[in-house]
Amino acid sequence: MAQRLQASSVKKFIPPRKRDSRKGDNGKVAVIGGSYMYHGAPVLSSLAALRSGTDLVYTCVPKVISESVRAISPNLIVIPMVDYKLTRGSANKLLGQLPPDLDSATIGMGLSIADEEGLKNIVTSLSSQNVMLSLDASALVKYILPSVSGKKVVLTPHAGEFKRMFGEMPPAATTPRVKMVEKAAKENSVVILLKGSTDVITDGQRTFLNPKNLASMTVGGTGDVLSGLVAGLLAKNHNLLESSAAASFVNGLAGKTSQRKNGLHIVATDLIDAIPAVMKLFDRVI
Ligand SMILES: NC(=O)C1=CN([C@@H]2O[C@H](COP(=O)(O)OP(=O)(O)OC[C@H]3O[C@@H](n4cnc5c(N)ncnc54)[C@H](OP(=O)(O)O)[C@@H]3O)[C@@H](O)[C@H]2O)[C@@H](O)CC1
Ligand SMILES: Nc1ncnc2c1ncn2[C@@H]1O[C@H](COP(=O)(O)OP(=O)(O)O)[C@@H](O)[C@H]1O
Ligand SMILES: [Mg+2]
Repeated sequence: MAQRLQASSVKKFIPPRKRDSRKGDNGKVAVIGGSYMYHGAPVLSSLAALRSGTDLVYTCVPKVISESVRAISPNLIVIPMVDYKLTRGSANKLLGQLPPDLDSATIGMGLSIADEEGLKNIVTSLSSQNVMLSLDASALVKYILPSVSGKKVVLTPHAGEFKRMFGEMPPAATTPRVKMVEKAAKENSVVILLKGSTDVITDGQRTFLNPKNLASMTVGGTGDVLSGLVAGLLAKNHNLLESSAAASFVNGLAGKTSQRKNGLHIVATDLIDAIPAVMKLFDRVI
C-alpha cells in the first residue's frame, strides 16, 4: 500500500552530521550533464546537491560550456569533458579524471549522448566502484536498463521519459499509476521516482507518494534541482528509496516556499535558494 510522505519519516531518512567530520565526510558528488544547448541543467543539479549539505560537488560538462559554467559560481568544481557530446572517448577520459572516492553521481541532465557505449561505460564503471547513481533526462533510455538492473541506481523520469524507457505512459489515476511504476521498478530491480504533480517513489515493494499541488513547478529546471537533491542525499544515506523520497519531499517544500513568495512565476533557482530553510528543519549534529 503506497504511503503518503510525512516530515516525520523524512527526518529519519536524512542522517545526522558528525561534529568532528572533515571535508568530504559529508558527501562527494559528481554531476555529469550539460551540452551546448543546456548549460543550466547540470548547474542546477550541482547547486542543489551542495545546498543539500554535500561537501564537494564535481560538475562534469562538455568543454564548450565549461568556462560559462565556471563563471556562474565559485562553489562549483568544473571538470571539462572533451567533445561536444558524450562519446566513448569523453566517457573514458572523464572516468580517469573523477576523484576516486565519490559517494554518488547524477547523470543525464541537459546531456547530449553521441555514443550509447559512453553512457554504459560511465554507469557500469561508477556502479562497480560502489558509487550510488541517479539517472535523469537524457540518461533515461531503454538501452541503459541492463546496465542498471540490480545496481544501486535511482531513475527519475517524468511521464514522458517513463514512456520512452518502459513503453507505456503512466495513467493519471493514482492506483494504476502506482501499479505501473511498481511493476517497472520490480522488473528492473531499480528505484523509480516518477515525477509529476504527485511524485511516486518506489523500489517495487515499498512505495511513497508525495502530493505537492504546486502548479508553478512545471517551470524548466525543477527536475534538475531534484536530481541534485537525490545525489546529495544518496551521498549520505545509501538507502536508494529513502534518499529519493527525502529528495522529492525537500524539492516539494522548496517549491512550496517559492510559490508562496512568487506565485506561478517561480524559476528553478528559487528552489535552490529555498533549500537551506527547508532542510534546516531536518538538521541534526551528533
Ligand atoms: N536550464 C536548462 O538547462 C534546462 C535543461 N533541461 C534539459 O532539457 C532536456 C530536455 O528536457 P525535457 O524534459 O523537456 O525533455 P523533452 O525531450 O522535452 O521531453 C521528452 C519527451 O517527454 C514528453 N514530456 C515531457 N514532460 C512530460 C510530462 N510531464 N508528461 C508527459 N510527457 C512529457 C515530451 O513531450 P512533448 O513536450 O514533446 O509533448 C517529449 O516527448 C533535458 O536534458 C533536461 O535536463 C530542462 O531540465 C529544463 C531546464
Ligand atoms: N503540476 C505539478 N505540480 C507539482 N510538481 C510538479 C508538477 N509538474 C512537475 N512537477 C515537479 O517538477 C519537476 C519536473 O521535473 P522535469 O520534468 O524533469 O523538469 P526539468 O527537466 O525541466 O527540470 C519534478 O520535480 C516534478 O515533481
Ligand atoms: Mg527533467
